[in-house]
Amino acid sequence: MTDEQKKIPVSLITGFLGSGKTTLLNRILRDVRGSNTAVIINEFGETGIDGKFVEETKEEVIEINNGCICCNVRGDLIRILKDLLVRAHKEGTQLQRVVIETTGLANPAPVIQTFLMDDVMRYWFEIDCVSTVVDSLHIDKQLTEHQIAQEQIAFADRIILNKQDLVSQDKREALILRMQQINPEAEIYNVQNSDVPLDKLLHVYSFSLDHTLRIRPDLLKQHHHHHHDDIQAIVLRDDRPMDSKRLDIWFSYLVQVKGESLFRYKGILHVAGEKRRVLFQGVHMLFASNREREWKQGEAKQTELVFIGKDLNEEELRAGFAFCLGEVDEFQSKGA
Ligand SMILES: Nc1nc2c(ncn2[C@@H]2O[C@H](COP(=O)(O)OP(=O)(O)OP(=O)(O)O)[C@@H](O)[C@H]2O)c(=O)[nH]1
Repeated sequence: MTDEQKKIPVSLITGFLGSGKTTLLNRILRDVRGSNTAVIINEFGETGIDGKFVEETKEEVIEINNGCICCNVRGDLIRILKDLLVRAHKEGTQLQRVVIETTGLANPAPVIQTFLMDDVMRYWFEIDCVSTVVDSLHIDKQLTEHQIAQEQIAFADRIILNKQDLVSQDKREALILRMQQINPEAEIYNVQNSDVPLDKLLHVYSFSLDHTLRIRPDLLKQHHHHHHDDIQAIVLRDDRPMDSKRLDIWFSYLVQVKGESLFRYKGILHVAGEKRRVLFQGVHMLFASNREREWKQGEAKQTELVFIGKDLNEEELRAGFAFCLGEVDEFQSKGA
């Protein structure tokens, strides 16, 4: 690297499950179009569903699945970034930016640590901004039940209080105070659909090591591990078409009866008689589905769903899936 060349800026997007990280990533991708940005998405479950929710882009999108970026896949992150550097060098191009979307259960500290402790990473990359997206409707419950939600806010230099449409003005004001209690230094944005002015997030170089070291004085000394509070991810897949009426019955049961324990669920559906892919996703009891693009020629039509939550009843989820495939006529289990 010559003196004139700047380090490659890294934008870290974090925030609890379903808060609006991918929505923000899509905004950034629309903005940086064609500027040689690499996007790294990390998913909790053994699935590539998140990548399917990212809008089609010419930028490079790399998925790190089946593990949490802050635990066992940190090595993958370093390897991917080194590969990107080598490739850009061979092609005579310059990587302009890296955007990393962590899983909703990741602690940002070890990801930050990766860029500070590995010599090659430190030489080539610089953290530009750590943005934490917050689901204004669910954050109180998340903060009470998950230490990780607290950590994500504490490490931010930008807190994006998203989903303002779902809360009252009083609640908005209370949330700002709550955020300031956890992290008095971050800038806070009240938005809907993660619509933050991007000049507040990109090229701002707001990441402060001093701030981070105040929260985690041992950040540069040791490797951190954390547990995911028994949160599990269950992935279901099948090539056969699903019955749309049965899907309606199953989903309304899941949302109304199981919504509390379902932190996040999403997927692509291959529905009988439907030319298009159907995307569905939800956070607890808020659920949405929409018909997306048509299946491409030669593309394998497949349903793939991921459910992330606590105390999930896998047997019952599998029975519901089998019900929609027409294998069984009942899916509800007694009890939990
Ligand atoms: N009502 C409302 N819904 C929103 C808003 N922003 C995002 N959503 C919806 O919230 C859901 C989750 O958004 P994502 O951007 O996928 O969230 P995420 O943080 O990437 O989720 P995971 O990483 O999968 O946990 C989607 O259905 C979005 O359409 C908002 O401001 N208001």
